[in-house]
Amino acid sequence: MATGIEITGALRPGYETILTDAALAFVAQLHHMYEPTRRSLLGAREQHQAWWNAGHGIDFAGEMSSVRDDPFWQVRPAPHDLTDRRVEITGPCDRKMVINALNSGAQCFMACLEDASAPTWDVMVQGQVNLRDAAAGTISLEDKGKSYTLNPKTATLIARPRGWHLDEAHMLVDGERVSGAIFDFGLYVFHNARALLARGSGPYFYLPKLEHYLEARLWNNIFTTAQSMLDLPLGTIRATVLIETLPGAFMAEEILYELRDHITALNCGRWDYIFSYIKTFQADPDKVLPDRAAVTMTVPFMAKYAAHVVRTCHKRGAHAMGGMSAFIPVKDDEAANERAFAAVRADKEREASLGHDGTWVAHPGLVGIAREVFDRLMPTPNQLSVIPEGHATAADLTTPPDGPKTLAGLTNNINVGIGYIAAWLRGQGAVPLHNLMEDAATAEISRTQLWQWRVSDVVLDGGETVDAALIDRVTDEQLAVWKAAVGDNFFATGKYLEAADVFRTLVLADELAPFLTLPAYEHYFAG
Ligand SMILES: CC(=O)SCCNC(=O)CCNC(=O)[C@H](O)C(C)(C)COP(=O)(O)OP(=O)(O)OC[C@H]1O[C@@H](n2cnc3c(N)ncnc32)[C@H](O)[C@@H]1OP(=O)(O)O
Ligand SMILES: O=CC(=O)O
Repeated sequence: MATGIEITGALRPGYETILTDAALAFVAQLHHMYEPTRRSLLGAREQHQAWWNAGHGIDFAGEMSSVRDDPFWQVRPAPHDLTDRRVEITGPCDRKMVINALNSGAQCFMACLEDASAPTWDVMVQGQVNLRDAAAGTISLEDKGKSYTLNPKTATLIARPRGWHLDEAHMLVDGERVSGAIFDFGLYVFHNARALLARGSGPYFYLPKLEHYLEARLWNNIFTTAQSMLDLPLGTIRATVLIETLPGAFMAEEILYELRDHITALNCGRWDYIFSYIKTFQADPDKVLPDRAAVTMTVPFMAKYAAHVVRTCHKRGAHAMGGMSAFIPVKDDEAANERAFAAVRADKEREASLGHDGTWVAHPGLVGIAREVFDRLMPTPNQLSVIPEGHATAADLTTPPDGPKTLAGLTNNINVGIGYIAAWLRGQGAVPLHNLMEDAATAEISRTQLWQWRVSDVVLDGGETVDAALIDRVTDEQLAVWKAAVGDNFFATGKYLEAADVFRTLVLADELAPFLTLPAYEHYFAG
């Protein structure tokens, strides 16, 4: 191993094929070049939040108006296997799910090392092993008497590395942790770029949680450096950026501009977007959102966001991907399953009609529904020529909707928050809860919403004031609900008490933690 590089995580069989000296040196080089910029951009996030907390509004960046007003620039056209992306399935990098997703019939598979994965060392490195075998086209598995191999035609592979905020605690360079994003990106591109190109595809990425065009510039510089180190032509790496933060929505066009040699699309990451809205307006009692279930894609500020993303993308020749309905197939209840399918179908019809070029599904059982909708409403490979009317204004993107604030909503936030964080602490980053897909982004909505309701002294529709006593009481009740649901034995080993502690601490904290995964990672996974 090169001087200065240290791996503190366990080295299990197969990990040595990913954590090679050359791959680690590649990651370390990116770390040396770009870690100071990452740190400074994370510092800038804190400054921006302090500015909004002081009562200043959020708006489009004045210094970038020339980029937005210049009608001539376009992004580089998409490669052939990212031209028609009508259905994309997402999922964690678990070996079986990677094979199932690639075989699902979707055009693309977003393999998630981020919010659908709990970032334990083993999940992250085993995920790289699985993705390396997927990129090579050789991945297979024997599981519970069933053989899993790839079909002749598979989905295009796109990897989602962690966001800028997370470290990888188990790789140190000169005693300093590397960024989770650089670790995930660096290992994936180093091991797979050539294999993917040889199979007619390429190294493709989904980039999460960007808050500023300078964060996009950082990714662009990393791509340029990686291509030059790997002797790949400019534009080989292709990115889709999730517009899933409120600040990111205000900079969508600048993000496209910064990444114009590498970007092919933006995506509406609705769940993180709601979380980011709450976080941005954490100190504004006039921007308190109603129950999580009432913040749908049809409320005005969400509808405007989706139209803004489609308009911005198509103006610049980029695809505009839709997002994830949280409904998943319901086993053993035909009527509930039909309702879930109808909700997904309606969501996809809204997206296709708005001008999106494709969409996300969370489960192979939903690929057919999404494809039927897009085949019907989008007969061409994409609809880049559809440009929704009207610019979004700052007011369009920030005016909160009316809606109920209920004890049932508060209770659901606590129940789901505990259930999700318990699964995350057990190493699972996406789970079905009450027939909905839950991942880190949806859990973030639950805990930030309660924090904001508490500090804003929200009075619920039934007359209860949201305070620490109410949150404590309902947390205890929901622990009992979980105990009854999973049984004493699993309750004792399944991390429910630890999850309730994480959730309660975050909701009752004086200051809003920027991400629940930061303290939880330090406490449970970093050692
Ligand atoms: C806000 C955001 O960031 S959204 C994007 C991030 N979130 C995600 O990617 C969530 C993706 N979805 C999932 O992880 C899963 O569908 C879950 C956790 C919600 C439900 O998973 P399960 O309980 O295993 O579902 P279920 O039992 O119905 O699975 C049936 C089969 O489909 C497979 N499957 C389910 N979801 C997926 C998926 N997304 N990709 C590939 N295969 C899948 C299962 O592995 C299982 O395979 P098998 O029959 O060979 O054993
Ligand atoms: O990452 C996607 C989201 O909806 O959040």
